[in-house]
Parts: sequence; C-alpha cells; structure tokens
Amino acid sequence: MGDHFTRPEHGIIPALRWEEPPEGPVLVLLDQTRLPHEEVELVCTDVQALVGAIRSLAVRGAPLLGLAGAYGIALAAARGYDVEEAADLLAHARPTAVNLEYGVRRALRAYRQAAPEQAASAALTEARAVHVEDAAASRAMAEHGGHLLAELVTGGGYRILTHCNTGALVSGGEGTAFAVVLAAHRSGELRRLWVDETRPLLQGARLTAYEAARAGMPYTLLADNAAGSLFSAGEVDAVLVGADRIAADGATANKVGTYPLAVLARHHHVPFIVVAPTTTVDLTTPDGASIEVEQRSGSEVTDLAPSPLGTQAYNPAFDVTPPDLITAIVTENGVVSPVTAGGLAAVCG
Ligand SMILES: CSC[C@@H](O)[C@@H](O)C(=O)COP(=O)(O)O
Repeated sequence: MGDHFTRPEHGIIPALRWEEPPEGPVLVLLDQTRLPHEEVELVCTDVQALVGAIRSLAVRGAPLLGLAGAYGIALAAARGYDVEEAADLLAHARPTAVNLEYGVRRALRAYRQAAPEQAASAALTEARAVHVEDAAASRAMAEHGGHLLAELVTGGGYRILTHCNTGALVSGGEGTAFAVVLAAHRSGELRRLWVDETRPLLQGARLTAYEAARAGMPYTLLADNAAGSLFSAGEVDAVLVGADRIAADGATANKVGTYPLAVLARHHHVPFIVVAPTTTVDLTTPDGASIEVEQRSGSEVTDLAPSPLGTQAYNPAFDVTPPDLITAIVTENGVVSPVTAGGLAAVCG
C-alpha cells in the first residue's frame, strides 16, 4: 500500500489525480475506505500499491476504476516498470467492472503504438483522454437522465431511490446515477434522495450520504431491507443506479442489493433506471450469466456485528439484474430500453 497523508486544504478533493513531484510521478487517490470521517489521500508510487488500493476499495466504482487502470499504465511506464506485467496485474485486480480492463487497454495500446522514447508520455496522454471523456460522459448522462425523468415521473418533484455510490467519487465528472440526481437537485426538481446504506461495506451510508450532504440535497438514509416498506408506502418515484458491467442483452451487474430493488420496482410499477457510460457496456459478454461476479471475504459480513467466531458468510460484491426488469439504460449517447430491438448496440456505435 502507498503512503498516506491528510490533505490540509479544504474544498473538493478529487477521487484521483496525477502528480509529478521531483521524486517522480505518483497517482494520488482519495482513500474511500476512510470516508466520511477522514479525508485522507493515498499516494501510489507503484503498480502494487495501486492494485492494493483497488482491491481494498480505496479507489472504487466502475468509471473511476477505468481511470485508475489507465493512469496505472502511465505510472508503470513513467517509473520504468514492466508495463505488460503491470497491465495484467491491473486488469485482473477486480473482475466485475469492465471499465478497469477498458482503461488498461486504452493506455496500453497508446504505449505500445508510440516510439519507445515517447511511450510513457503517450500512455499518460491517453489516461488523461480517458479522464476527460469520462467527465464529458457524466455531463451527457445527467442531461439524458433529466429528460427521461421528466417523461417518466409526473406530479411535481422526484423522490429517487439509489443504491451504492455513483457520484464524483467514482468518476472524472459528477458520476453516473448521482449526476442525474444532482442535476435534478440543482433545477429544484429533487424532492428527496433515498439512500440505501448498501451492506456490507456501506458505500451508501458512508459515501453517497457524504456526497448528498456536501451538495445540500434533501436525502434520507435507509437500511437496505427497509426499501420494501418505502415502496409500499408509495414514497419512490424512480430507482436510479449505476452499473459495473452491462452484458450485450442488457443484463446489468451492479452492487449487490440492486436486483432486489428492480424486483420491488417492477412490483410497484416504479421505473428502474440504470445510468452508465458506454465504457461499462461489454458487448462481448452475451448475457448476465456470463458476467463474473466478484466474491469478497466473508469477514466483511461477519465483522459488521460481529458474528460468532467461525460463522461463514456469503458475500458476492455484485448481483445481476435481468434486462426485462430494467425500464431504461441511460448512456452518454442516449437512452435505450435493453429489451427493444437493437438495444445497446444502438448507443455503442
Ligand atoms: C458509477 S458507479 C456504478 C457501480 O460501480 C457502483 O454502483 C458499484 O457497484 C461500485 O461497487 P464497488 O464495489 O464499491 O466498487
């Protein structure tokens, strides 16, 4: 793991940034395992530190993993490490979010195609391009998502339920689902953001609540298992979530606990909307059953309470929502229904 330091200044701390101090280039990450209580940065000087940060979820969320992968290649190249080996380590640090492989592949291709003396700077330029494109995708998704909400939800103001964390902490911009919520908040259309706490690692309680509070949004935190009673009370107008990998048929892997929300939404006739950039779409994965779901240590579950010594735990990091439960997928290139002809191919080009 890299060195930690607490950032002295106040204000918005980017989830990830490239720096070039005299000792050599570094990738600086806001350590998301320490939020919301401590805003501490983690300085990665090598790929091993970055892989550790990815596995521990210090840096996390699909689009940001894409940026981490791309900058990881730039770091390996700038520091004179074996870039092919670094690419293999980074691409496999976590299996589900396809953006990680995507970012690694983009920077690696630029590195390979450049003349040797320019290869490191070509990798960095490409990582920066992935970063800028992600920020632009975020803005476009916020716009498309806003139009979709206006079409689907009538009656003045939105009460949106979200799961996990999908804001600036996972993006080069303002995020995916959270970027849509933020736009609605800015235009005065957000009545309430319902924030699932997102067990076991509490990305909702720790990270989405942190981002919602900073934005001054009306938000309420709920235990994941309170969602059913919220739907039955008629308190949810739409569900907005992100994605880690969307298969060619529209099946969507996202943080575990997303699929039950889709089932609830269908039962209660509430739109269930996935917001993700096309970098999260994987047309080479045909369907949901083909998506590899990361299994994490059972201790993340047993240590919460804690449970009696020796208790075994089932701890998949993600679940897969079938396409027929998804009302729409919002990408930077437009909105698609995963079950209509052409589906995702129409926005992926
Ligand atoms: C825009 S982020 C979409 C997903 O990456 C997010 O909802 C999620 O599941 C993140 O999981 P995590 O395990 O915290 O990396």
